[in-house]
Amino acid sequence: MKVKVRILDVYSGRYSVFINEKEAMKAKLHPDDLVKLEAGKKTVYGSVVISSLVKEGEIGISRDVLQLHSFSEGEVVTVIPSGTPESVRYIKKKMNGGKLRKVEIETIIKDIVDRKLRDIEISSFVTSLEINGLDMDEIAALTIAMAETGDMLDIDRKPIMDVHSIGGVPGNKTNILVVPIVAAAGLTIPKTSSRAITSAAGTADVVEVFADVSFSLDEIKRIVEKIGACMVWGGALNLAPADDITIKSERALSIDPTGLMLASIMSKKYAMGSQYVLIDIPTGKGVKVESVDQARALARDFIELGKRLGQYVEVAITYGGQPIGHTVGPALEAREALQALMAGTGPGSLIEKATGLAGVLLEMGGVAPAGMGKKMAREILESGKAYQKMREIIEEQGGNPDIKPEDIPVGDKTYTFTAPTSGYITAIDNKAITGIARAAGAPEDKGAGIELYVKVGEKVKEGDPLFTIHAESEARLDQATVFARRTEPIRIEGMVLQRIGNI
Ligand SMILES: O=P(O)(O)OC[C@H]1O[C@H](OP(=O)(O)O)[C@H](O)[C@@H]1O
Ligand SMILES: Nc1ncnc2[nH]cnc12
Repeated sequence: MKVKVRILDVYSGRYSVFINEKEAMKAKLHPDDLVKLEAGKKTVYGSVVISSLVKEGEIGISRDVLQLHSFSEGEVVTVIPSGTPESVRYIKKKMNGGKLRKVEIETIIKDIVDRKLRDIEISSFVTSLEINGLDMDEIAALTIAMAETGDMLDIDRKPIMDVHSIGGVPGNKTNILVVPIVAAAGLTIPKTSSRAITSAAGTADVVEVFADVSFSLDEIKRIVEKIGACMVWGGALNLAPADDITIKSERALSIDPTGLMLASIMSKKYAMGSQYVLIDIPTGKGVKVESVDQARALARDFIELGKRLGQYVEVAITYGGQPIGHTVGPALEAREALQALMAGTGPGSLIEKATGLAGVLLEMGGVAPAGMGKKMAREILESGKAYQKMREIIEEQGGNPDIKPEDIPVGDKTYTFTAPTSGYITAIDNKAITGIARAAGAPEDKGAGIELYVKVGEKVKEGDPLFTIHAESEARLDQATVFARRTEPIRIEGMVLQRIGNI
């Protein structure tokens, strides 16, 4: 059928096209059917929404579609019902535990990028990877397919360094210190981050508190060629675009299947032209990798994948047994990171990890002698040079370089939990801390999160404050408080863990 385009001010987070009920009945189209729109050389896929927002003879195009394709009001398009894409068969093959061939992986990724696969099928693909995994041939094919379906960045500087955490540990604002330290030493580090996947704040969510994180490739090239660094959201770019589409399903399910994580991280690094990549694998209870043996196996996979892509990869296995620093949630973490950069010091868990990772990069990039990287990183941090570089990054990314930690607003609805008994802190439950911060509204509500007053091993007296929940609304605060009561995120020796009666 031929219809006229009507641009709709609708943003649904999906690739939707709106069709009037009568028109849909005539064309035998049903809600969520996949259709192909053809106009000249343009071919776009979308899922049907039946709506009275459009009249017969019209098709409504949402803002989601307009972000990637241009349509003008009144333009005539042909709407063709589209059958089940071939790639669905390959997804089922993976569901049944089969090994995917390179061409099958390429078809799945192309269909994801072309929006031929809808959220429901993409979630099934992600779930099948969580359950059945991928071997190294499949991971390499997935990585290259993800990179080659998008743009590539070509920065006129060498060497290009990069750092990426597999995430999972609450409060991981570490790379916000690592990037300016490394750039202050004269190395080039165009850092892309994802938003939160399983945590309450991804690095992109935190940086966005004091600067823009969405830029075009040309803008990134200009920023990086000028100051040697950036800290941007990978999803705003057309770099490995399938990545950010699959991340949506991962976030909804709070899972990060290992093979997809490897491909997702490394496809972005490949597309950014990074030559020396440091991967941080936080390891400990309640994070993505719980044991050092598992971390070593994952490290070998990252290194092998790097070799296949022509990149030199090193891996740092880091302590992830409890939150990093004292804050969790975008605005609270932004405050803590900025404070540490300004003061050149801060919580041990943050400073040790940041200078340790930066030190490895300084050695990999050849600006620090072997074994001296961490010392050099600490000197750069303490001298204020990292803070100066951070100011440049904030300014180039459209933020206020003079911003102070106390200028950053945090959620003003608060509730503080106190120690029910005296004793030593024996454990802090990462998953519970993340769950509370997410229940409080993080990462979408920037001011939501947790301020932690204690770390494992510290001694508390009955009634001492343990942590404060921050939220931007009373409803969210209540949700988070209920969640915190149920999960008891902080354990103190001698504490009664559960009381069970009347069984
Ligand atoms: O912790 P979760 O949300 O699972 O993983 C996502 C986080 O991990 C990575 O960290 P970085 O950008 O290397 O600092 C991602 O980019 C993102 O910030
Ligand atoms: N970009 C990314 N994609 C998938 N998993 C990740 N874990 C950390 N960063 C990630």
